[in-house]
Amino acid sequence: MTASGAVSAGKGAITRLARAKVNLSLRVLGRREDGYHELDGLIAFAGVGDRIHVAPAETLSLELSGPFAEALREQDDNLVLRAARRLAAHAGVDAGAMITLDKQLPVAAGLGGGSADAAAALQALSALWSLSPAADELYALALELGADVPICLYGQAAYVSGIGERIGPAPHLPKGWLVLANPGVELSTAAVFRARPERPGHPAHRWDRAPRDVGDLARRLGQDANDLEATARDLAPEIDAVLAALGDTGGCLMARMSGSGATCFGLYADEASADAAAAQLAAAHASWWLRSAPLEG
Ligand SMILES: C[C@](O)(CO)[C@H](O)COP(=O)(O)OP(=O)(O)OC[C@H]1O[C@@H](n2ccc(N)nc2=O)[C@H](O)[C@@H]1O
Ligand SMILES: Nc1ncnc2c1ncn2[C@@H]1O[C@H](COP(=O)(O)OP(=O)(O)OP(=O)(O)O)[C@@H](O)[C@H]1O
Repeated sequence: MTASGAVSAGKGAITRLARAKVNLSLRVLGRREDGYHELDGLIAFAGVGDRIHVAPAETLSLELSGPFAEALREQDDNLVLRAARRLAAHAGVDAGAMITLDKQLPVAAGLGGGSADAAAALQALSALWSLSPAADELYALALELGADVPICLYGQAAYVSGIGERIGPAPHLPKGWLVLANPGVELSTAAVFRARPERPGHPAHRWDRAPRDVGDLARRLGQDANDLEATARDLAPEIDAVLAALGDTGGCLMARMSGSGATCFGLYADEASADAAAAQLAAAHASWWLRSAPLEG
């Protein structure tokens, strides 16, 4: 598997892993005239995600499977189909594809699942249809589909600014493990931004040297925050319990909400601590979605 999540290709079919993005920090600097917000922060990925499979076909179709397929009611609106149609129109091709989406990530959860799916679909279909869009063309298509789609296309840890479209290199991240925890509450990104009192914020810290280990990473992330967390906690008080429970697990170096929530992450030094934490949380909170996964740059 490559860093950006390509898994396999065989007989013309392609499968890609659409990994969860994790906002290690997220600052909101202000609101633009068009209603979008200027953001700044560090994004990384977790080694867990949805799976997109594309195979040759006469027409375009999408089949959903997996634990969160039911949460995606409006099939025609699915970001995967929107990405496919947009790419075909841009390239001027009338090609079809049988797409299957194994929806493993919770929906409207702050993990950018839809954005990751859209980015993976752009990449997989470009290969299936033998298109070679220039990087800047693919980036522009991605941005039309959502503010987080370009970073999912990039697929590596990065500082992200603007409305999410400006991607800058991040220092090398140390090895570490995440526990992702979602209390089963969908939170609309637009609703969180709407409810947040407007106040000017300041950018995330930039580091001149890479963190020397995951403990150092956690300490440095402690200088920043997720500026959407307080509002999301007001809208979904379950987030308080998730953050408290993560913080109480053995070996948790820090706990924070990702994106507009409600998923939170705990950071751990090794796989054994993260697995033990996820098991402890699962025993106490049967209804939560929980995953232990490597932190990936
Ligand atoms: C907040 C983040 O999760 C941080 O990674 C993302 O920027 C959200 O990215 P996304 O889900 O791809 O966002 P979009 O689908 O483009 O926008 C959903 C809604 O969120 C709000 N939105 C989104 C991004 C942004 N920079 N400012 C905003 O105000 C807007 O109301 C927009 O209508
Ligand atoms: N393939 C898809 N996967 C998830 N959501 C999708 C998809 N296609 C369309 N959507 C719609 O997009 C909305 C946002 O879903 P998503 O799971 O990407 O949110 P999120 O994890 O909060 O993302 P972000 O962190 O970027 O705000 C949902 O309301 C959902 O109905």
